[in-house]
Amino acid sequence: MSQVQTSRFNHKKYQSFQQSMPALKMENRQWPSNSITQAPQWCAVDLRDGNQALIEPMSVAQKQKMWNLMVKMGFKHIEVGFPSASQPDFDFVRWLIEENQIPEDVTIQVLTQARDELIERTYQSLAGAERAIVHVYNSTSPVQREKVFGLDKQGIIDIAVRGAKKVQDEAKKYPMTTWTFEYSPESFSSTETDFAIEVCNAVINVWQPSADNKTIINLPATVECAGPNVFADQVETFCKGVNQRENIIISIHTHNDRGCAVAAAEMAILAGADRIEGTLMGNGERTGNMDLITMAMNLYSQGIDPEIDLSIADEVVATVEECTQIKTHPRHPWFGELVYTAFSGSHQDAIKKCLSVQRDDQQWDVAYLPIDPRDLGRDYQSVIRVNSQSGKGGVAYIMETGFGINLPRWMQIELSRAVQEYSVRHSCEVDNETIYKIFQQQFVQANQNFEQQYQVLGYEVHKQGEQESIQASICDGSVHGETQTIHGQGKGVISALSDGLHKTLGIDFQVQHFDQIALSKGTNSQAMAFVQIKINNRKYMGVSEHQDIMTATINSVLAAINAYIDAVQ
Ligand SMILES: CC(=O)SCCNC(=O)CCNC(=O)[C@H](O)C(C)(C)COP(=O)(O)OP(=O)(O)OC[C@H]1O[C@@H](n2cnc3c(N)ncnc32)[C@H](O)[C@@H]1OP(=O)(O)O
Ligand SMILES: CC(C)C(=O)C(=O)O
Repeated sequence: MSQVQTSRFNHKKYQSFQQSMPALKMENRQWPSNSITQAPQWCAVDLRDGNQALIEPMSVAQKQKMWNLMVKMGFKHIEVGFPSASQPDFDFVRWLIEENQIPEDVTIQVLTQARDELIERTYQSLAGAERAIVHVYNSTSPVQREKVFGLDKQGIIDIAVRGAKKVQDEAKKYPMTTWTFEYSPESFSSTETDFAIEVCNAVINVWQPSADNKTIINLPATVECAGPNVFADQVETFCKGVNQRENIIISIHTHNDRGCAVAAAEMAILAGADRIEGTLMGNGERTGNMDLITMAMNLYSQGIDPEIDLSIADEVVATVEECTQIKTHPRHPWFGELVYTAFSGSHQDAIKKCLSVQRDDQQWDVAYLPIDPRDLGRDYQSVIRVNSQSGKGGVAYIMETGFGINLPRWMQIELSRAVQEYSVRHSCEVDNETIYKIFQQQFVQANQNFEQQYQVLGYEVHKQGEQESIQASICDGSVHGETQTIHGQGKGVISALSDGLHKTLGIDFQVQHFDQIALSKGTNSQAMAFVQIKINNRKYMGVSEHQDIMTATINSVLAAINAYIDAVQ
Protein backbone atom coordinates (compact mmCIF):
# COMPACT_ATOMS: atom_id res chain seq x y z
CA MET A 1 0.00 0.00 0.00
CA SER A 2 1.51 3.38 -0.94
CA GLN A 3 1.86 5.90 1.83
CA VAL A 4 1.20 9.61 1.35
CA GLN A 5 4.32 11.53 2.30
CA THR A 6 3.47 14.45 4.56
CA SER A 7 5.88 17.31 4.51
CA ARG A 8 7.22 18.46 7.88
CA PHE A 9 6.47 21.89 6.55
CA ASN A 10 2.79 21.25 6.25
CA HIS A 11 0.54 24.27 5.92
CA LYS A 12 -2.58 22.12 6.35
CA LYS A 13 -1.70 21.92 10.03
CA TYR A 14 -2.96 25.50 10.38
CA GLN A 15 -6.26 27.20 9.75
CA SER A 16 -6.93 30.75 8.70
CA PHE A 17 -7.99 33.24 11.32
CA GLN A 18 -11.35 33.56 9.58
CA GLN A 19 -11.93 29.81 9.97
CA SER A 20 -11.23 29.94 13.71
CA MET A 21 -13.10 33.15 14.36
CA PRO A 22 -16.30 34.24 12.62
CA ALA A 23 -15.65 37.41 10.59
CA LEU A 24 -17.02 40.59 12.07
CA LYS A 25 -19.93 42.08 10.20
CA MET A 26 -18.78 45.64 9.60
CA GLU A 27 -21.57 47.51 7.86
CA ASN A 28 -20.16 50.98 8.11
CA ARG A 29 -16.46 50.66 8.75
CA GLN A 30 -14.97 54.05 9.71
CA TRP A 31 -11.30 53.49 10.39
CA PRO A 32 -10.04 53.31 6.77
CA SER A 33 -11.22 56.89 6.21
CA ASN A 34 -9.70 58.28 9.39
CA SER A 35 -6.23 59.71 9.88
CA ILE A 36 -3.96 60.17 12.87
CA THR A 37 -3.62 63.81 13.80
CA GLN A 38 -2.09 63.71 17.27
CA ALA A 39 -0.01 61.49 19.50
CA PRO A 40 -1.89 58.93 21.61
CA GLN A 41 -1.30 58.62 25.35
CA TRP A 42 1.80 56.48 25.60
CA CYS A 43 2.49 53.83 28.19
CA ALA A 44 5.95 52.24 28.24
CA VAL A 45 5.83 48.65 29.45
CA ASP A 46 9.55 47.78 29.13
CA LEU A 47 9.92 47.22 32.85
CA ARG A 48 7.14 44.62 32.84
CA ASP A 49 6.33 43.03 29.48
CA GLY A 50 9.78 43.75 28.10
CA ASN A 51 11.44 42.54 31.27
CA GLN A 52 9.46 39.29 31.53
CA ALA A 53 10.74 38.27 28.08
CA LEU A 54 14.45 38.62 28.86
CA ILE A 55 16.79 35.69 29.34
CA GLU A 56 18.09 37.52 32.36
CA PRO A 57 15.45 39.87 33.76
CA MET A 58 16.71 43.33 34.64
CA SER A 59 18.39 43.93 37.98
CA VAL A 60 17.07 46.75 40.14
CA ALA A 61 20.00 48.90 38.90
CA GLN A 62 19.11 48.20 35.28
CA LYS A 63 15.46 48.93 35.96
CA GLN A 64 16.49 52.24 37.52
CA LYS A 65 18.46 53.10 34.40
CA MET A 66 15.55 52.29 32.08
CA TRP A 67 13.20 54.22 34.35
CA ASN A 68 15.42 57.31 34.21
CA LEU A 69 15.54 57.12 30.44
CA MET A 70 11.76 56.80 30.10
CA VAL A 71 11.19 59.73 32.45
CA LYS A 72 13.74 61.79 30.52
CA MET A 73 11.97 60.96 27.26
CA GLY A 74 8.74 62.26 28.72
CA PHE A 75 6.60 59.12 29.20
CA LYS A 76 3.72 59.90 31.57
CA HIS A 77 2.49 56.33 32.11
CA ILE A 78 5.15 53.74 32.86
CA GLU A 79 4.35 50.13 33.74
CA VAL A 80 7.06 49.41 36.27
CA GLY A 81 6.59 45.72 36.94
CA PHE A 82 4.60 42.79 38.22
CA PRO A 83 5.35 43.39 41.90
CA SER A 84 3.46 40.36 43.19
CA ALA A 85 5.57 38.09 41.00
CA SER A 86 9.09 38.61 42.30
CA GLN A 87 11.10 40.40 44.97
CA PRO A 88 13.15 42.53 42.50
CA ASP A 89 9.90 43.83 40.96
CA PHE A 90 8.47 44.53 44.41
CA ASP A 91 11.68 46.20 45.57
CA PHE A 92 11.85 48.37 42.49
CA VAL A 93 8.34 49.72 43.11
CA ARG A 94 9.29 50.40 46.74
CA TRP A 95 12.44 52.21 45.61
CA LEU A 96 10.41 54.46 43.30
CA ILE A 97 8.01 55.39 46.09
CA GLU A 98 10.34 55.55 49.08
CA GLU A 99 13.07 57.42 47.20
CA ASN A 100 10.61 59.90 45.71
CA GLN A 101 11.61 59.03 42.19
CA ILE A 102 8.25 59.63 40.53
CA PRO A 103 7.84 63.10 38.98
CA GLU A 104 4.51 64.84 39.54
CA ASP A 105 3.36 64.34 36.00
CA VAL A 106 4.25 60.63 35.82
CA THR A 107 1.99 57.78 36.93
CA ILE A 108 3.33 54.32 37.56
CA GLN A 109 1.40 51.25 36.50
CA VAL A 110 1.71 47.67 37.78
CA LEU A 111 0.30 44.40 36.48
CA THR A 112 -1.36 41.58 38.36
CA GLN A 113 -3.32 38.45 37.58
CA ALA A 114 -6.92 38.46 38.82
CA ARG A 115 -6.02 36.46 41.92
CA ASP A 116 -6.72 37.69 45.44
CA GLU A 117 -3.32 37.06 47.00
CA LEU A 118 -1.51 38.64 44.07
CA ILE A 119 -3.76 41.70 44.13
CA GLU A 120 -3.15 42.13 47.87
CA ARG A 121 0.60 41.93 47.41
CA THR A 122 0.37 44.38 44.49
CA TYR A 123 -1.25 46.98 46.72
CA GLN A 124 1.34 46.41 49.44
CA SER A 125 4.05 47.29 46.93
CA LEU A 126 2.21 50.53 46.12
CA ALA A 127 1.65 51.73 49.70
CA GLY A 128 2.47 55.42 49.96
CA ALA A 129 2.27 56.16 46.22
CA GLU A 130 0.54 59.42 45.34
CA ARG A 131 -1.09 57.86 42.33
CA ALA A 132 -0.91 54.58 40.47
CA ILE A 133 -2.60 52.49 37.82
CA VAL A 134 -3.46 48.95 38.91
CA HIS A 135 -3.68 46.77 35.83
CA VAL A 136 -5.49 43.46 36.21
CA TYR A 137 -5.98 40.87 33.50
CA ASN A 138 -7.38 37.48 32.69
CA SER A 139 -7.47 35.66 29.42
CA THR A 140 -10.66 35.39 27.36
CA SER A 141 -9.99 33.53 24.07
CA PRO A 142 -11.47 30.11 23.28
CA VAL A 143 -8.12 28.28 23.57
CA GLN A 144 -7.45 29.88 26.96
CA ARG A 145 -10.99 29.23 28.19
CA GLU A 146 -11.07 25.64 27.08
CA LYS A 147 -7.50 24.41 27.43
CA VAL A 148 -5.85 26.62 30.03
CA PHE A 149 -8.62 27.53 32.45
CA GLY A 150 -11.08 24.71 31.67
CA LEU A 151 -13.92 27.18 32.03
CA ASP A 152 -16.89 28.30 30.01
CA LYS A 153 -17.56 31.95 29.16
CA GLN A 154 -19.33 32.59 32.46
CA GLY A 155 -16.37 31.19 34.37
CA ILE A 156 -14.08 33.69 32.63
CA ILE A 157 -16.46 36.57 33.36
CA ASP A 158 -16.49 35.47 36.99
CA ILE A 159 -12.66 35.65 37.24
CA ALA A 160 -12.73 39.13 35.73
CA VAL A 161 -15.50 40.39 37.99
CA ARG A 162 -13.96 38.87 41.15
CA GLY A 163 -10.62 40.40 40.22
CA ALA A 164 -12.20 43.79 39.52
CA LYS A 165 -13.97 43.73 42.90
CA LYS A 166 -10.79 42.74 44.69
CA VAL A 167 -8.89 45.56 42.98
CA GLN A 168 -11.59 47.99 44.04
CA ASP A 169 -11.73 46.71 47.63
CA GLU A 170 -7.99 46.78 48.14
CA ALA A 171 -7.83 50.33 46.77
CA LYS A 172 -10.16 51.44 49.53
CA LYS A 173 -7.53 50.39 52.07
CA TYR A 174 -5.16 53.00 50.67
CA PRO A 175 -7.31 56.15 50.46
CA MET A 176 -4.35 58.54 50.25
CA THR A 177 -3.49 57.26 46.81
CA THR A 178 -5.29 58.33 43.63
CA TRP A 179 -6.07 55.05 41.91
CA THR A 180 -6.78 54.35 38.27
CA PHE A 181 -7.94 50.88 37.31
CA GLU A 182 -7.00 49.13 34.11
CA TYR A 183 -8.43 45.87 32.85
CA SER A 184 -7.11 43.71 29.98
CA PRO A 185 -9.07 40.90 28.40
CA GLU A 186 -5.81 39.09 27.62
CA SER A 187 -5.82 37.53 24.13
CA PHE A 188 -8.49 40.06 23.07
CA SER A 189 -7.68 39.76 19.38
CA SER A 190 -8.22 35.98 19.48
CA THR A 191 -11.46 36.38 21.42
CA GLU A 192 -14.93 36.71 19.89
CA THR A 193 -15.32 40.52 19.99
CA ASP A 194 -18.85 40.37 21.39
CA PHE A 195 -17.59 38.22 24.25
CA ALA A 196 -14.68 40.59 24.92
CA ILE A 197 -17.23 43.41 25.12
CA GLU A 198 -19.34 41.35 27.52
CA VAL A 199 -16.39 40.68 29.86
CA CYS A 200 -15.24 44.29 29.80
CA ASN A 201 -18.76 45.59 30.39
CA ALA A 202 -18.95 43.34 33.45
CA VAL A 203 -15.71 44.87 34.79
CA ILE A 204 -16.87 48.40 33.95
CA ASN A 205 -20.08 47.65 35.82
CA VAL A 206 -18.00 46.91 38.93
CA TRP A 207 -15.73 49.92 38.67
CA GLN A 208 -18.36 52.46 37.60
CA PRO A 209 -15.95 54.92 35.97
CA SER A 210 -16.79 58.59 35.62
CA ALA A 211 -15.52 61.55 33.66
CA ASP A 212 -13.21 62.37 36.59
CA ASN A 213 -12.10 58.83 37.19
CA LYS A 214 -11.86 57.02 33.91
CA THR A 215 -11.15 53.33 33.59
CA ILE A 216 -8.54 52.07 31.16
CA ILE A 217 -9.64 49.11 29.08
CA ASN A 218 -6.57 47.69 27.38
CA LEU A 219 -7.08 45.55 24.27
CA PRO A 220 -4.13 43.25 23.67
CA ALA A 221 -3.14 41.35 20.59
CA THR A 222 -1.37 39.02 23.01
CA VAL A 223 -0.34 36.90 20.05
CA GLU A 224 -0.71 38.57 16.67
CA CYS A 225 -2.76 36.05 14.68
CA ALA A 226 -4.31 38.15 11.91
CA GLY A 227 -3.65 41.21 9.80
CA PRO A 228 -3.76 44.71 11.27
CA ASN A 229 -6.96 45.45 9.34
CA VAL A 230 -8.71 42.60 11.19
CA PHE A 231 -7.48 44.06 14.47
CA ALA A 232 -8.76 47.51 13.49
CA ASP A 233 -12.19 46.00 12.80
CA GLN A 234 -12.16 44.38 16.24
CA VAL A 235 -11.19 47.64 17.94
CA GLU A 236 -13.78 49.69 16.09
CA THR A 237 -16.49 47.11 16.93
CA PHE A 238 -15.35 47.13 20.55
CA CYS A 239 -15.42 50.93 20.79
CA LYS A 240 -18.96 50.98 19.44
CA GLY A 241 -20.18 48.21 21.77
CA VAL A 242 -18.51 48.95 25.09
CA ASN A 243 -20.56 50.64 27.80
CA GLN A 244 -19.77 54.14 29.01
CA ARG A 245 -17.34 54.76 26.15
CA GLU A 246 -17.04 58.39 27.25
CA ASN A 247 -15.60 57.30 30.60
CA ILE A 248 -13.29 54.68 29.17
CA ILE A 249 -9.76 55.14 27.88
CA ILE A 250 -9.27 52.53 25.18
CA SER A 251 -5.69 51.32 25.32
CA ILE A 252 -3.95 49.05 22.83
CA HIS A 253 -1.23 46.52 23.49
CA THR A 254 -0.01 44.72 20.38
CA HIS A 255 2.65 42.08 19.85
CA ASN A 256 4.69 41.56 16.74
CA ASP A 257 4.27 37.87 15.82
CA ARG A 258 3.40 38.69 12.20
CA GLY A 259 5.65 41.76 12.13
CA CYS A 260 2.67 44.14 12.13
CA ALA A 261 2.50 45.32 15.75
CA VAL A 262 3.09 48.96 14.85
CA ALA A 263 0.67 48.83 11.91
CA ALA A 264 -1.96 47.24 14.13
CA ALA A 265 -1.50 49.90 16.82
CA GLU A 266 -1.72 52.69 14.24
CA MET A 267 -4.87 51.21 12.71
CA ALA A 268 -6.32 50.79 16.19
CA ILE A 269 -5.90 54.53 16.71
CA LEU A 270 -7.79 55.07 13.45
CA ALA A 271 -10.44 52.74 14.84
CA GLY A 272 -10.95 54.85 17.95
CA ALA A 273 -8.26 53.91 20.51
CA ASP A 274 -6.73 56.57 22.76
CA ARG A 275 -3.69 55.02 24.31
CA ILE A 276 -0.81 52.80 23.23
CA GLU A 277 1.27 50.41 25.32
CA GLY A 278 4.61 49.29 23.97
CA THR A 279 8.33 49.09 24.54
CA LEU A 280 11.39 51.01 23.41
CA MET A 281 12.84 49.32 20.33
CA GLY A 282 10.14 46.62 20.57
CA ASN A 283 11.60 44.21 23.11
CA GLY A 284 9.02 41.81 24.52
CA GLU A 285 7.57 38.33 24.42
CA ARG A 286 8.52 36.24 21.34
CA THR A 287 8.93 38.73 18.45
CA GLY A 288 8.36 41.57 20.85
CA ASN A 289 5.90 44.27 21.81
CA MET A 290 4.81 47.17 19.67
CA ASP A 291 7.86 49.40 19.24
CA LEU A 292 7.15 52.82 20.75
CA ILE A 293 10.11 54.37 18.96
CA THR A 294 8.90 53.26 15.55
CA MET A 295 5.36 54.43 16.10
CA ALA A 296 6.41 57.76 17.63
CA MET A 297 8.90 58.37 14.84
CA ASN A 298 6.23 57.49 12.27
CA LEU A 299 4.16 60.32 13.72
CA TYR A 300 7.11 62.71 13.89
CA SER A 301 7.99 62.08 10.25
CA GLN A 302 4.39 63.00 9.31
CA GLY A 303 4.63 66.37 11.04
CA ILE A 304 2.85 65.26 14.24
CA ASP A 305 4.34 66.10 17.64
CA PRO A 306 5.08 62.67 19.19
CA GLU A 307 5.09 64.23 22.67
CA ILE A 308 8.13 62.24 23.70
CA ASP A 309 11.75 63.21 23.19
CA LEU A 310 13.22 61.19 20.36
CA SER A 311 16.24 63.39 19.79
CA ILE A 312 18.42 61.29 22.09
CA ALA A 313 18.38 58.29 19.78
CA ASP A 314 21.87 57.04 20.56
CA GLU A 315 21.25 57.25 24.32
CA VAL A 316 18.02 55.26 23.90
CA VAL A 317 19.76 52.56 21.89
CA ALA A 318 22.69 52.34 24.32
CA THR A 319 20.47 52.15 27.41
CA VAL A 320 18.07 49.59 25.94
CA GLU A 321 20.99 47.45 24.81
CA GLU A 322 22.65 47.68 28.21
CA CYS A 323 19.50 46.81 30.15
CA THR A 324 18.11 44.10 27.87
CA GLN A 325 21.40 42.64 26.61
CA ILE A 326 19.83 42.67 23.16
CA LYS A 327 21.68 44.28 20.26
CA THR A 328 19.86 46.69 18.00
CA HIS A 329 19.59 45.63 14.40
CA PRO A 330 21.53 48.17 12.29
CA ARG A 331 18.44 48.53 10.11
CA HIS A 332 15.98 48.92 12.97
CA PRO A 333 13.38 51.49 11.85
CA TRP A 334 14.49 55.06 12.52
CA PHE A 335 17.13 54.36 15.19
CA GLY A 336 19.31 51.68 13.54
CA GLU A 337 22.91 52.59 12.84
CA LEU A 338 22.57 52.23 9.06
CA VAL A 339 19.12 53.62 8.42
CA TYR A 340 20.32 56.99 7.17
CA THR A 341 23.26 55.60 5.22
CA ALA A 342 23.33 55.13 1.47
CA PHE A 343 25.96 52.92 -0.13
CA SER A 344 24.44 52.70 -3.58
CA GLY A 345 25.43 55.14 -6.27
CA SER A 346 22.06 56.43 -7.46
CA HIS A 347 20.83 56.93 -3.88
CA GLN A 348 23.98 58.88 -3.04
CA ASP A 349 23.66 61.01 -6.14
CA ALA A 350 20.03 61.88 -5.32
CA ILE A 351 20.80 62.62 -1.66
CA LYS A 352 23.73 64.86 -2.59
CA LYS A 353 21.61 66.81 -5.08
CA CYS A 354 18.67 67.22 -2.68
CA LEU A 355 20.86 68.19 0.29
CA SER A 356 22.60 70.84 -1.78
CA VAL A 357 19.27 72.67 -2.27
CA GLN A 358 17.61 71.84 1.08
CA ARG A 359 17.44 74.95 3.27
CA ASP A 360 16.89 74.90 7.02
CA ASP A 361 13.75 77.03 6.76
CA GLN A 362 12.10 74.70 4.24
CA GLN A 363 9.97 71.59 4.74
CA TRP A 364 12.22 68.57 4.56
CA ASP A 365 12.22 67.05 1.08
CA VAL A 366 15.23 64.86 0.44
CA ALA A 367 15.09 61.71 -1.65
CA TYR A 368 15.92 58.53 0.28
CA LEU A 369 16.02 60.37 3.62
CA PRO A 370 12.52 60.40 5.14
CA ILE A 371 13.74 62.65 7.96
CA ASP A 372 16.73 64.85 8.68
CA PRO A 373 19.21 62.59 10.53
CA ARG A 374 20.39 65.63 12.52
CA ASP A 375 17.06 65.54 14.39
CA LEU A 376 18.27 62.36 16.06
CA GLY A 377 21.70 63.68 16.86
CA ARG A 378 23.21 61.99 13.79
CA ASP A 379 25.33 63.93 11.30
CA TYR A 380 25.53 63.91 7.54
CA GLN A 381 28.96 62.31 7.64
CA SER A 382 27.48 58.85 7.93
CA VAL A 383 24.71 59.45 5.38
CA ILE A 384 26.94 58.53 2.48
CA ARG A 385 29.35 55.63 2.76
CA VAL A 386 31.29 54.25 -0.14
CA ASN A 387 31.86 50.70 -1.33
CA SER A 388 31.82 48.93 -4.68
CA GLN A 389 28.12 49.79 -5.12
CA SER A 390 28.81 53.51 -4.98
CA GLY A 391 29.13 56.05 -7.76
CA LYS A 392 30.56 59.47 -8.38
CA GLY A 393 27.84 61.29 -6.40
CA GLY A 394 28.90 59.69 -3.13
CA VAL A 395 32.61 60.21 -3.69
CA ALA A 396 32.01 63.82 -4.68
CA TYR A 397 29.86 64.36 -1.57
CA ILE A 398 32.60 63.07 0.71
CA MET A 399 35.31 65.13 -1.01
CA GLU A 400 33.14 68.23 -0.69
CA THR A 401 31.77 67.81 2.85
CA GLY A 402 34.79 66.10 4.34
CA PHE A 403 37.65 67.94 2.66
CA GLY A 404 36.17 71.08 1.09
CA ILE A 405 37.12 69.94 -2.43
CA ASN A 406 34.34 70.53 -4.91
CA LEU A 407 35.47 68.25 -7.72
CA PRO A 408 34.56 69.03 -11.31
CA ARG A 409 32.20 66.44 -12.77
CA TRP A 410 34.81 64.76 -15.02
CA MET A 411 37.14 64.45 -12.03
CA GLN A 412 34.34 62.94 -9.94
CA ILE A 413 34.05 60.21 -12.57
CA GLU A 414 37.80 59.54 -12.58
CA LEU A 415 38.10 59.46 -8.79
CA SER A 416 34.98 57.35 -8.37
CA ARG A 417 36.45 54.81 -10.81
CA ALA A 418 39.68 54.68 -8.79
CA VAL A 419 37.78 54.32 -5.51
CA GLN A 420 35.59 51.56 -6.88
CA GLU A 421 38.64 49.66 -8.13
CA TYR A 422 40.13 49.95 -4.65
CA SER A 423 36.92 48.71 -3.03
CA VAL A 424 36.66 45.72 -5.36
CA ARG A 425 40.35 44.87 -4.96
CA HIS A 426 40.18 44.98 -1.17
CA SER A 427 36.54 43.79 -0.85
CA CYS A 428 35.79 46.54 1.58
CA GLU A 429 34.05 49.78 2.32
CA VAL A 430 36.29 52.78 1.59
CA ASP A 431 36.35 55.33 4.38
CA ASN A 432 36.64 59.07 3.87
CA GLU A 433 40.35 59.26 4.70
CA THR A 434 41.13 56.50 2.21
CA ILE A 435 39.13 58.25 -0.52
CA TYR A 436 41.17 61.37 0.10
CA LYS A 437 44.37 59.35 0.05
CA ILE A 438 43.44 57.73 -3.27
CA PHE A 439 42.73 61.18 -4.69
CA GLN A 440 46.06 62.53 -3.47
CA GLN A 441 48.07 59.51 -4.54
CA GLN A 442 46.50 58.94 -7.93
CA PHE A 443 45.87 62.49 -9.06
CA VAL A 444 47.71 65.09 -6.99
CA GLN A 445 51.03 63.52 -6.09
CA ALA A 446 51.06 60.91 -8.83
CA ASN A 447 53.76 62.50 -10.89
CA GLN A 448 55.39 64.81 -8.43
CA ASN A 449 58.31 62.80 -7.23
CA PHE A 450 59.58 61.16 -10.37
CA GLU A 451 62.92 62.11 -11.68
CA GLN A 452 61.60 63.06 -15.11
CA GLN A 453 59.11 65.42 -13.61
CA TYR A 454 58.49 68.97 -14.74
CA GLN A 455 57.60 71.64 -12.22
CA VAL A 456 57.19 75.37 -12.51
CA LEU A 457 59.70 77.50 -10.61
CA GLY A 458 58.44 80.92 -11.63
CA TYR A 459 56.37 82.61 -14.29
CA GLU A 460 55.26 85.91 -15.74
CA VAL A 461 52.00 86.42 -17.54
CA HIS A 462 51.10 89.46 -19.69
CA LYS A 463 47.75 90.22 -21.13
CA GLN A 464 47.20 92.26 -24.26
CA GLY A 465 43.61 92.36 -25.30
CA GLU A 466 42.50 88.74 -25.81
CA GLN A 467 46.08 87.52 -26.11
CA GLU A 468 48.12 86.30 -23.18
CA SER A 469 51.81 85.61 -23.19
CA ILE A 470 53.63 83.53 -20.66
CA GLN A 471 57.23 83.11 -19.71
CA ALA A 472 57.83 80.30 -17.20
CA SER A 473 60.95 78.69 -15.75
CA ILE A 474 60.45 74.98 -15.48
CA CYS A 475 62.58 72.57 -13.55
CA ASP A 476 63.32 69.41 -15.54
CA GLY A 477 63.76 66.53 -13.12
CA SER A 478 65.06 64.21 -15.84
CA VAL A 479 68.26 66.25 -16.19
CA HIS A 480 69.02 66.77 -12.52
CA GLY A 481 66.76 69.72 -12.03
CA GLU A 482 68.00 71.73 -15.02
CA THR A 483 65.89 74.81 -15.61
CA GLN A 484 64.24 75.48 -18.93
CA THR A 485 62.44 78.65 -19.87
CA ILE A 486 59.41 78.50 -22.05
CA HIS A 487 57.71 81.31 -23.95
CA GLY A 488 54.26 81.01 -25.39
CA GLN A 489 51.26 83.01 -26.56
CA GLY A 490 47.61 82.18 -26.85
CA LYS A 491 44.07 83.02 -25.97
CA GLY A 492 44.26 82.51 -22.24
CA VAL A 493 46.99 81.13 -20.03
CA ILE A 494 46.41 77.46 -20.83
CA SER A 495 46.63 78.11 -24.52
CA ALA A 496 49.78 80.24 -24.03
CA LEU A 497 51.29 77.49 -21.93
CA SER A 498 50.41 74.89 -24.52
CA ASP A 499 52.17 76.99 -27.16
CA GLY A 500 55.27 77.37 -24.98
CA LEU A 501 55.46 73.67 -24.12
CA HIS A 502 55.05 72.73 -27.75
CA LYS A 503 57.87 75.06 -28.81
CA THR A 504 60.27 74.09 -26.04
CA LEU A 505 59.51 70.44 -25.36
CA GLY A 506 57.95 69.48 -28.64
CA ILE A 507 54.84 68.13 -26.95
CA ASP A 508 51.48 68.67 -28.63
CA PHE A 509 48.31 68.30 -26.58
CA GLN A 510 44.68 69.33 -26.57
CA VAL A 511 43.03 70.43 -23.36
CA GLN A 512 39.85 68.39 -22.80
CA HIS A 513 38.88 69.81 -19.41
CA PHE A 514 40.23 72.52 -17.21
CA ASP A 515 38.83 73.64 -13.82
CA GLN A 516 40.15 75.53 -10.88
CA ILE A 517 38.68 75.85 -7.41
CA ALA A 518 39.44 77.64 -4.18
CA LEU A 519 39.86 75.31 -1.22
CA SER A 520 38.08 76.43 1.90
CA LYS A 521 39.11 73.76 4.41
CA GLY A 522 42.44 73.58 6.18
CA THR A 523 44.51 76.38 7.65
CA ASN A 524 45.40 78.21 4.44
CA SER A 525 42.94 78.79 1.71
CA GLN A 526 44.56 77.19 -1.31
CA ALA A 527 43.72 76.76 -4.92
CA MET A 528 43.44 73.54 -6.83
CA ALA A 529 43.61 73.16 -10.60
CA PHE A 530 42.45 70.14 -12.59
CA VAL A 531 43.30 69.46 -16.19
CA GLN A 532 42.69 66.65 -18.62
CA ILE A 533 44.72 66.69 -21.82
CA LYS A 534 44.72 64.47 -24.85
CA ILE A 535 47.95 63.32 -26.53
CA ASN A 536 47.83 60.80 -29.38
CA ASN A 537 44.22 60.04 -28.57
CA ARG A 538 44.92 59.17 -24.97
CA LYS A 539 43.77 61.08 -21.90
CA TYR A 540 46.14 62.26 -19.15
CA MET A 541 45.15 64.02 -15.95
CA GLY A 542 46.93 66.49 -13.76
CA VAL A 543 45.85 68.01 -10.46
CA SER A 544 47.83 70.54 -8.54
CA GLU A 545 47.35 72.36 -5.28
CA HIS A 546 49.07 75.63 -4.43
CA GLN A 547 48.69 78.91 -2.55
CA ASP A 548 48.79 80.68 -5.89
CA ILE A 549 46.13 79.80 -8.45
CA MET A 550 48.43 80.43 -11.44
CA THR A 551 51.14 78.16 -10.06
CA ALA A 552 48.50 75.50 -9.44
CA THR A 553 47.24 75.92 -13.02
CA ILE A 554 50.69 75.62 -14.65
CA ASN A 555 51.64 72.70 -12.44
CA SER A 556 48.41 70.86 -13.24
CA VAL A 557 49.25 71.00 -16.95
CA LEU A 558 52.82 69.90 -16.20
CA ALA A 559 51.49 67.07 -14.04
CA ALA A 560 49.36 65.85 -16.95
CA ILE A 561 52.42 65.98 -19.20
CA ASN A 562 54.41 64.11 -16.57
CA ALA A 563 51.68 61.46 -16.62
CA TYR A 564 52.08 61.20 -20.38
CA ILE A 565 55.88 60.93 -20.14
CA ASP A 566 55.52 58.31 -17.43
CA ALA A 567 53.12 56.31 -19.60
CA VAL A 568 55.24 56.33 -22.75
CA GLN A 569 58.59 55.64 -21.09
C1 LIG B 1 0.34 38.14 28.22
C2 LIG B 1 1.11 38.50 29.44
O1 LIG B 1 2.20 38.91 29.29
S1 LIG B 1 0.44 38.32 30.93
C3 LIG B 1 1.69 38.62 32.09
C4 LIG B 1 2.54 37.44 32.23
N1 LIG B 1 3.65 37.74 33.08
C5 LIG B 1 4.06 36.91 34.02
O2 LIG B 1 3.48 35.89 34.21
C6 LIG B 1 5.29 37.26 34.75
C7 LIG B 1 5.18 37.08 36.25
N2 LIG B 1 4.48 35.89 36.63
C8 LIG B 1 4.95 35.03 37.61
O3 LIG B 1 6.06 35.18 38.07
C9 LIG B 1 4.04 33.98 38.05
O4 LIG B 1 3.11 33.65 37.07
C10 LIG B 1 3.31 34.39 39.36
C11 LIG B 1 4.35 34.53 40.45
C12 LIG B 1 2.57 35.70 39.18
C13 LIG B 1 2.28 33.36 39.72
O5 LIG B 1 2.91 32.14 39.81
P1 LIG B 1 2.12 30.81 40.19
O6 LIG B 1 1.20 31.07 41.28
O7 LIG B 1 3.12 29.76 40.35
O8 LIG B 1 1.18 30.46 39.02
P2 LIG B 1 1.19 30.51 37.45
O9 LIG B 1 1.61 31.76 36.88
O10 LIG B 1 1.79 29.29 36.95
O11 LIG B 1 -0.34 30.56 37.42
C14 LIG B 1 -1.12 29.68 36.84
C15 LIG B 1 -2.40 29.66 37.60
O12 LIG B 1 -2.94 30.96 37.65
C16 LIG B 1 -4.13 31.02 36.86
N3 LIG B 1 -4.06 32.26 36.18
C17 LIG B 1 -3.20 32.61 35.21
N4 LIG B 1 -3.44 33.84 34.84
C18 LIG B 1 -4.46 34.29 35.59
C19 LIG B 1 -5.11 35.50 35.63
N5 LIG B 1 -4.75 36.51 34.85
N6 LIG B 1 -6.08 35.66 36.52
C20 LIG B 1 -6.44 34.66 37.32
N7 LIG B 1 -5.85 33.48 37.31
C21 LIG B 1 -4.85 33.30 36.46
C22 LIG B 1 -4.03 29.82 35.94
O13 LIG B 1 -5.27 29.39 35.51
C23 LIG B 1 -3.37 28.81 36.83
O14 LIG B 1 -4.30 28.29 37.71
P3 LIG B 1 -4.18 26.79 38.35
O15 LIG B 1 -2.98 26.86 39.26
O16 LIG B 1 -5.43 26.64 39.06
O17 LIG B 1 -3.97 25.87 37.22
C1 LIG C 1 -1.44 41.49 30.21
C2 LIG C 1 -1.56 41.88 28.82
C3 LIG C 1 -1.77 43.32 28.65
C4 LIG C 1 -0.39 41.49 28.02
O1 LIG C 1 0.73 41.74 28.34
C5 LIG C 1 -0.66 40.84 26.74
O2 LIG C 1 -1.78 40.39 26.54
O3 LIG C 1 0.26 40.76 25.94
